[in-house]
Amino acid sequence: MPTRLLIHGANGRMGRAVRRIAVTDERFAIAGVVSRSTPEVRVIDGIPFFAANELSGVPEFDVCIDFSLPEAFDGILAECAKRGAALVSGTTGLSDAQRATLDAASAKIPLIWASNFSLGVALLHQLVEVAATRLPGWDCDIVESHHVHKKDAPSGTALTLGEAAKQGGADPHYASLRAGDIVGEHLVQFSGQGERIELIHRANDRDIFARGALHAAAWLHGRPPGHYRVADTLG
Ligand SMILES: NC(=O)C1=CN([C@@H]2O[C@H](COP(=O)(O)OP(=O)(O)OC[C@H]3O[C@@H](n4cnc5c(N)ncnc54)[C@H](OP(=O)(O)O)[C@@H]3O)[C@@H](O)[C@H]2O)C=CC1
Ligand SMILES: O=C(O)C1=N[C@H](C(=O)O)C[C@H](O)C1
Repeated sequence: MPTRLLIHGANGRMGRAVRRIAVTDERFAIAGVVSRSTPEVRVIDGIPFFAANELSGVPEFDVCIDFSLPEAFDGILAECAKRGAALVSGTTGLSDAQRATLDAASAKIPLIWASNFSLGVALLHQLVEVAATRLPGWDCDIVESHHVHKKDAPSGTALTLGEAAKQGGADPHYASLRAGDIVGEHLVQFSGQGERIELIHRANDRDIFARGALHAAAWLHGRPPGHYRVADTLG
């Protein structure tokens, strides 16, 4: 049986990418999609559309993929917890209180929250921690560049890379650029006396995040409650 999927934030840049890929992926059947606003036609290509205030009317689903905004996050987390459905969320800019609620929900449902679902950034975390560990006393700066529509800064990925740097003993500083249609770039720079290391990831296409989230959703379906990480899904 395919995994019944709910897509939350479905009309956004990421939501549209997830929808486009999921409709041709045999692992999934799209149970419905949710956005802040809905189109006049409520069923498109057999997929029912719901507004954010209609969550209780959404059909049964196994896993929700959420790429929305912090103000939409509490509602979808509560709905998943109420129904015992799994949650894959890539929404960034969450508050500490929201992160704590997410942790608490993992006692009831399986969930994965990640600031970045790309394979390359999963590896970059490890490289950053190694560099920070091996380069004590070097300056660590994280520069992130994104499209002009991005609301949160520093990006979720920059903050997560910063956590990896802190694990290695560095004290990272952050800078953010918002320009044009940049999908997402993260530079982690270690500067010593007379030398510098630059670790950089460039996302050219949002599909890398969408595919990563769909992989996480397929992996998460049927797991016991818990707060899993992207690394767990990679074997
Ligand atoms: N973890 C990862 O790998 C990645 C994470 N992201 C993150 O994903 C999030 C979404 O990014 P992006 O798609 O570019 O953003 P968009 O602004 O394009 O999309 C946001 C979506 O959220 C919906 N939304 C807004 N408010 C509500 C609400 N109150 N209830 C329900 N839905 C709501 C919007 O609906 P409507 O269209 O009706 O306004 C829209 O569909 C951001 O936090 C971004 O940082 C982005 C890329 C990769
Ligand atoms: O908003 C975006 O676009 C992105 N957001 C994520 C973040 O905040 O790190 C991931 C990616 O860089 C794209």
